Order: sequence, then C-alpha cells, then structure tokens
Amino acid sequence: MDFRIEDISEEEIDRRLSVVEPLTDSVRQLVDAVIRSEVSDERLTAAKDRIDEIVADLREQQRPGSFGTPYTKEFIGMPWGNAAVGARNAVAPPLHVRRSPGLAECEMELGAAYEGPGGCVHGGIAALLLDQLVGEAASTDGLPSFTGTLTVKYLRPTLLGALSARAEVTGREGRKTFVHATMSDADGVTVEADAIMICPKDFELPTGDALPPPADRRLDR
Ligand SMILES: CCCCCCCCCCCCCC(=O)SCCNC(=O)CCNC(=O)[C@H](O)C(C)(C)COP(=O)(O)OP(=O)(O)OC[C@H]1O[C@@H](n2cnc3c(N)ncnc32)[C@H](O)[C@@H]1OP(=O)(O)O
Repeated sequence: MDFRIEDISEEEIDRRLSVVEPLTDSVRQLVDAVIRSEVSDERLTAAKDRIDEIVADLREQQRPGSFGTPYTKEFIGMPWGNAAVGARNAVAPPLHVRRSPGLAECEMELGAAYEGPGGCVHGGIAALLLDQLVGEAASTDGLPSFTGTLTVKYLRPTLLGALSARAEVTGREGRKTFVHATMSDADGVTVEADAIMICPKDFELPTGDALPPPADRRLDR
C-alpha cells in the first residue's frame, strides 16, 4: 500500500480540491455527453480533435503510475485517484461517504455512464461501490482492511438515478471484520453484499509523535 506522506495543511487540501473537483466534474459531463450526444458525425469528430488537444496539454506534466493515496502528517488521506471516491477521477460517481464507528453511508446519482442492462446500473458498478463502502466501514477503527471475500446478491434491477448505500460492521474476529452492505432506491434494497475484510498480516501503520492514535485518524476526506 502507498503511504506517501505529503505534508500539506487542510487549507491547502481545500484549495487543491477547489481546482480539481470542478475539472473532474466537467470530465464527468463530457463522458455523459459523449454517450448521449446525437450531434452529427462531423461534430463528433471535431469534438475528438478538441479533446485530444486538452489531453496533450495535461500530459505535459504527469505523475508516473497512479495517483496513490498520499497522507498528511495528521494522516488525512487523499485518495483522489480512487475509482469510487476519487476527487480527480471522473470514473468515480463520486461517493461522498459519511462515516461513524463501524458504519459508512452515502447517497449517489448514477447516470448513463454506469449502465449495464438498459436503464439499469451495471452489476459490476454496484459491486465496486459496495466494495468501497465495506472497506470504509471496516476501516473506521483506523486500521486498513482489504476485501478478502465479497458476496453480492442482486435482489432486483437497480434503475439508474438517485440511490443510497450503507455498510455496517457486523462482527470482528482477529484480523477479520465482517460487514453487511446494501444499495437502495426509493422503493428499498436492490443489492446486498457481505464482506470478509482482512487487515493484512504484519501490517503496521506509520507511527510518530505527530500522528494521532489509529482510532482517531481520519483516513480520508
Ligand atoms: C490506513 C489507511 C487505510 C485506509 C482505508 C480507507 C478506506 C479504504 C476503502 C477501500 C476499499 C476498497 C476495497 C478494496 O478494493 S481492497 C482490494 C481488493 N482486495 C485485495 O486486493 C486483497 C488481496 N488479498 C490479500 O491481500 C490477502 O489475501 C489478504 C490480506 C486478504 C489476506 O492475507 P493474509 O496473509 O493477511 O491472510 P491469512 O492467510 O493470514 O489469513 C488470515 C485470516 O483471514 C482468512 N482469509 C484469508 N484470505 C481470505 C479471503 N480471501 N477471504 C476470506 N477470508 C480470508 C483466513 O482464513 C484467516 O482466518 P482465520 O484462519 O484466522 O480464521
């Protein structure tokens, strides 16, 4: 796991987010517009050329590999490339997760980019988002957990649109944490999942005087 420390203040985090979140949002709009656009082929081709120019511009300075999850010295995580919650990742809906001990919840709006069966959420997307949520719930005690096993049951089709999701820790056994999660629409639960989350053997969080104890650490924002 990447525990790169980037010692910046909360104000600096907010400043950076105020730049990248609107950019990522525009890219989300772009993805949605490309899926649903009915303009002429000529206009689609012209759009491609303009997008290629923007890509070339952004590629002038690139981080190698992935974004990773840098942490501040106070252990505030910045998982901005994450596929479910990343502030710089247009693939992420994004989920804005609220956490309390043993619990993670969020609301989301899933549009055309998340389609599986016509008009419905792709099953893999539901699994991705619930996987993130079970990870967040299991990690609310300050220790990271990897998904060991995720069992997903699709109860009925999940229509694209406004949805909510919830994950709750149901038990702990040594390094294993058991989590139950659901995704719901206005009529109730559409998908449920059970996860066995595992804190890797020999895993040690960075320690130091500047760091709060694990239980008090904020693992991301
Ligand atoms: C601090 C920062 C963190 C921030 C996080 C913020 C939120 C992030 C949210 C992100 C969310 C995103 C989420 C993601 O995307 S997580 C990414 C997807 N998951 C992975 O890539 C995990 C890959 N697998 C591994 O790394 C290892 O296999 C793990 C760590 C899982 C176990 O390897 P380890 O060597 O440690 O295990 P052990 O052999 O000592 O066994 C220990 C116990 O566990 C039991 N067991 C083992 N494997 C499994 C299994 N697959 N299912 C069920 N149970 C299993 C085993 O029987 C034993 O039980 P017992 O005999 O003791 O009863």
